[in-house]
Amino acid sequence: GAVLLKDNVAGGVCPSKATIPGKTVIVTGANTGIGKQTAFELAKRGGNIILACRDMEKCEAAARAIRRETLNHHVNARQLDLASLKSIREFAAKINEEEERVDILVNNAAVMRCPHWTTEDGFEMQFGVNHLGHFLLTNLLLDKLKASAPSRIINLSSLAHIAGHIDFDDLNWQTRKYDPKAAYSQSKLAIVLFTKELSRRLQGSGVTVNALHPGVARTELGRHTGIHGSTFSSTTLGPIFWLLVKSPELAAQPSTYLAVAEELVDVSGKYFDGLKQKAPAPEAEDEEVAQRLWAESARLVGLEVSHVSSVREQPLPR
Ligand SMILES: NC(=O)c1ccc[n+]([C@@H]2O[C@H](COP(=O)([O-])OP(=O)(O)OC[C@H]3O[C@@H](n4cnc5c(N)ncnc54)[C@H](O)[C@@H]3O)[C@@H](O)[C@H]2O)c1
Repeated sequence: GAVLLKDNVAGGVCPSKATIPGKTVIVTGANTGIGKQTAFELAKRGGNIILACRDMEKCEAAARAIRRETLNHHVNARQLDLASLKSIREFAAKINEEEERVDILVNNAAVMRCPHWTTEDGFEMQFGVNHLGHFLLTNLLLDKLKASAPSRIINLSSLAHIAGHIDFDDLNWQTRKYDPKAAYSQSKLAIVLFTKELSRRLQGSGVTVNALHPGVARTELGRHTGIHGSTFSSTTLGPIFWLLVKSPELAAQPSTYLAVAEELVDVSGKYFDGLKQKAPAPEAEDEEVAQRLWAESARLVGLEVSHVSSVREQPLPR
């Protein structure tokens, strides 16, 4: 464990100095943690940044802080609750109407190991927010991303995906005994599979999509677990834990790298561990699982996606 964690902080700083003037960036869950730091890094590089968050007060406060520190005034807050298909549709409709372009979409928001909660539409919370929410959001913004090509999508997964399994019989934990840890892993595995399948569908479009484990970082992600909070860190690993986990600043470097690096312009469908490309877990490479998950996800969020360039909306399944 300690060896893994030591490797974790050795991750390093984004090696690319590329700037992104005039490019429009959306970062979900950008009011705290890695998302906020990613928005900050991309604002420093001259982007037009949209912070997409659930809580508008926190979102506005983060946008103000980033504007003040970077002197980039093109940093704005917008409402997006990924636990609501309605909110996702409203957010995407506004972006499609009001923004000329979307060059970089960072699907960063997540909830980890929460109690057995469900989203507004009845999906298990972690699968619903982490995977299905971003699945729908991305699909609704695809035409804009394509029109802005070359453009990029960055999906925040996690090393935890290796413990995941896609249970097609019970994606939403309706019959199994709820296991918050396994549900998080399933959602993070789903994100890698989504990345692979989307990349396949986007071939030749100039839009790339990659998945990423940012490293283990000191953020609010462990709010439901006690891992990053007092219980675990003070009793089990104590100060060592805090030395070996990344600061949010360091953990935002891989997202920044995937968003801006010129050498990655044609790299798509890959899994990164920090700044390095790695092989994900075997189940994440299974094309049949990826295609089946795509079809199931599309059905659950009410999208019929027969072909990448024709996204039709359908009434929600019962
Ligand atoms: N921190 C780590 O050690 C670690 C490790 C591996 C992967 N990750 C991934 O990195 C990403 C960022 O996590 P973080 O560590 O900064 O955690 P964080 O909890 O600080 O940030 C997550 C953000 O997502 C937002 N969010 C949650 N539910 C939402 C919803 N329904 N609608 C909109 N936004 C919502 C939260 O409000 C928060 O701003 C996540 O995808 C996480 O899974 C983090």
